[in-house]
Amino acid sequence: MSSQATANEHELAAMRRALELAELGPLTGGNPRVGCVLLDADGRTVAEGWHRGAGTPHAEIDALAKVGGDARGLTAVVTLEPCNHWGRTGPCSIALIGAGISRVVYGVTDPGSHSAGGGARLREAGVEVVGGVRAAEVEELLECWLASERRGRPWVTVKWASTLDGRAAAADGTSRWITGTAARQRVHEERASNDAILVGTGTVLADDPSLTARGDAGELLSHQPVPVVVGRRPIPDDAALRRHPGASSRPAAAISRRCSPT
Ligand SMILES: Nc1nc(O)c(N)c(N[C@@H]2O[C@H](COP(=O)(O)O)[C@@H](O)[C@H]2O)n1
Repeated sequence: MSSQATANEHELAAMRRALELAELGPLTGGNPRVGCVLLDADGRTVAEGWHRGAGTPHAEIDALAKVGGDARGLTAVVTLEPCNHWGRTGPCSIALIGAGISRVVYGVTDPGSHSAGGGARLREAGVEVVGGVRAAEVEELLECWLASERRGRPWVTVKWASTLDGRAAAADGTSRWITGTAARQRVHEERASNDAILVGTGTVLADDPSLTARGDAGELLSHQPVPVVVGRRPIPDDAALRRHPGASSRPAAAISRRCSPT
């Protein structure tokens, strides 16, 4: 892989912009947030694109669409190595080759076992490829997705509330709010930026949590994590969890088999 030194000043600036575009994408849904900028031979931006989530066109395809698929002689600057597989959409490597892109500058190598190899395919087709550009910034942006892909498991955030001496409730089991409004709001932002939220049956029975992501005024936020309950004890019919919007749309994933809703 070539180093950052081989990207020119226009490409470095375009990668900065591609990072901004990537940030427009959703944090949830399993796909990475990716941005792409197409440059002409003078380093001027011709088109921009970004990925809007699983099942929608990748950033490169979004940018190519804006030049009508004719990108002869252009450089594609993209935060993630162009994919090389058929997933929910087609391989970006082939689309870039077909559109006539002459150079690809990317940030981080795609770690996916099926999707990797776009850089090599582009080189084989005679496209100049430079990888590793602003890689540290892309690594930071995609920390959760990259870790998940590399480790083969979901990114997990552990959250709990306790007093400084490690207590979660009074000795007799009664509990009061330990955290303030700022911390609680942060929790809801976290819920809204994750695909799933997991608790045990003990928590469901003791606290009757709703597990929804809510705003300051208690309103439901636009993205709701799928609630997952681990355990063998049945979930009461009137549990707040049963009214969770994520549970009603995807009940099989929401509640464990023995506790499935009736
Ligand atoms: N290079 C690139 N640009 C994008 O905009 C992307 N979303 C990706 N994603 C890679 O492709 C996989 C998803 O493929 P489908 O959306 O199912 O076709 C994802 O796991 C990444 O490896 N890459």
